[in-house]
Amino acid sequence: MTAPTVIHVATAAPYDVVVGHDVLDRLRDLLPAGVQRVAIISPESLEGLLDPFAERLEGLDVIVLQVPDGEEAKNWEVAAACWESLGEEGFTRSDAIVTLGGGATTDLGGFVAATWLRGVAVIHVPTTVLAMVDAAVGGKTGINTPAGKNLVGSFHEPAGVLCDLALLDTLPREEIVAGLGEVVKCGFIADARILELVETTEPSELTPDSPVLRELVERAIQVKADVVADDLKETGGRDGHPGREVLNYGHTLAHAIEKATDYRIRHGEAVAIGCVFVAELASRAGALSADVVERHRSAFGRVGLPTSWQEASFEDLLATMRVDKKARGNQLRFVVIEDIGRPVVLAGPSEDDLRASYDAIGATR
Ligand SMILES: NC(=O)c1ccc[n+]([C@@H]2O[C@H](COP(=O)([O-])OP(=O)(O)OC[C@H]3O[C@@H](n4cnc5c(N)ncnc54)[C@H](O)[C@@H]3O)[C@@H](O)[C@H]2O)c1
Ligand SMILES: O=C(O)C(=O)C[C@@H](O)[C@H](O)[C@H](O)COP(=O)(O)O
Ligand SMILES: [Zn+2]
Repeated sequence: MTAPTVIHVATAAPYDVVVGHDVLDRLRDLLPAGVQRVAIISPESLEGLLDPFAERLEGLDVIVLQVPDGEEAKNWEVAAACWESLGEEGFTRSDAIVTLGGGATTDLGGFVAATWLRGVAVIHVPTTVLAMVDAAVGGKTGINTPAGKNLVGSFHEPAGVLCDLALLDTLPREEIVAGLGEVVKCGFIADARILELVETTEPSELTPDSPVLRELVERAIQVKADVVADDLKETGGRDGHPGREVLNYGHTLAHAIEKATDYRIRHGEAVAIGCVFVAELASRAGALSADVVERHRSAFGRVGLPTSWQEASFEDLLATMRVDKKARGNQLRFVVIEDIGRPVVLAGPSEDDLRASYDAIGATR
C-alpha cells in the first residue's frame, strides 16, 4: 500500500491532513503534547468503527460521547448534552476531542470543541468522502437552527485531520457519490484536473481502494487547504478572487433546498443542484458560456448526482437564501465562475434571473 500523503494547511495555527489507507496509527502523533483525556464524539450508528481506537489511545482516559446520526446531531440540544458530559468528566483545556464520523459529526464535534472552555483541541477522523475532502478541513464548525443551515457556529481549526480511506469500506455508495459533489465543485472553482479525472473514469471504479478516488480526495483537500490558508475567516480574497467564499460555490441554493426538504436530501446532492443553478445564473448574467453550464450537468450527472430539482416554490427558497452568510443586508451575493477556475462574486442578481435559473434546473435534460 502507498505511503500516506500529508497535506499541510498553512494557516496561522498550521496543521496536517494525513491521507492514506490504514493510517489510524497516526492518531497519536496528531494529538497535542500533554493530552491526558480524550472524548470521542461519534454517532451511535458508527459504534462498530470505535474498536481500533482503544488500542491507539492506550494510556489515556477515553470517553465516548454518542450523538445522533447525521444532521440530527447538528442542533443546540445535542451540543448542550456534550457540554454536560464534558463538565461531568471535568474536561480541561489540556484534554482533546476526537470526532469520528461524517461532516455532520465533525461540524457538531468541532463546535463543541470550539465552545467548551472557549476552545479545546480537536482532531477530526472523517469517515465519509465528503467529510474528508471538505467538512473536516478548514475549521468551520456549526449547528442548524429553525431558520436554516449552519446559522450558529465558529471558526475553530483542528490540531490535525486523519483521513483513513479504509474507513470508507462500509460507506454506502450513495454517500460516496454525495461526497463527490464537493469534489466536482472543487474542479469547477479551482482544479480542472479533477473534472478530467471524473470525466475519464468509470464512476463505478471510484471505490475506496481506487487510486483515482484517492487522487480526487487529495486534490480536493489541497484546493481547500490553499483557500483557507489565504482567507481563513472568509473576510475576502485578493485581486478579485472571492477568498474563502469560493468554497461556498453552489451552496446558497443548496442550503435552502436542504432546509426545504427537512435535511432529507444529502448535502453533496444539494450542492450539485446548487452548482448547476449558479452556472445558469452566471450564464444569464453574461459571465459564463453555455458549454461550461452544460459541463456542470454532465460532470455532476456522470458521478450519479442530481442536476435538476423543483420540489419547493421559488418564493420559499428565496426567503431562505436571504439569510445566507454571503448576503449583505437585502442584497444576495453568489459565487459564480467566468470559466473553469475563474471564480468571482456576483452581487445583487435580478429576481428575474434568479427565477429563470431556478426554472432552468427544473427541466431534466
Ligand atoms: N464545516 C465545513 O466546512 C463543511 C463542509 C462541507 C459539509 N459540511 C457539513 O457536512 C455535513 C454533511 O456531511 P456528510 O455528507 O459526511 O453527512 P453525514 O455526516 O450526515 O454522514 C452521512 C451518513 O453516512 C453515515 N456514515 C458515515 N461514515 C460512515 C461509514 N464509514 N460507514 C457507514 N456509514 C457511514 C452516517 O452515519 C450518515 O448516516 C452537512 O451537515 C454539511 O453542512 C461542513
Ligand atoms: O469551508 C467553507 O468555507 C465552505 O463553504 C465549504 C462548504 O462546502 C460547507 O458546506 C460549509 O459548511 C458551508 O459553509 P456556510 O458558511 O455556508 O455555512
Ligand atoms: Zn458544502
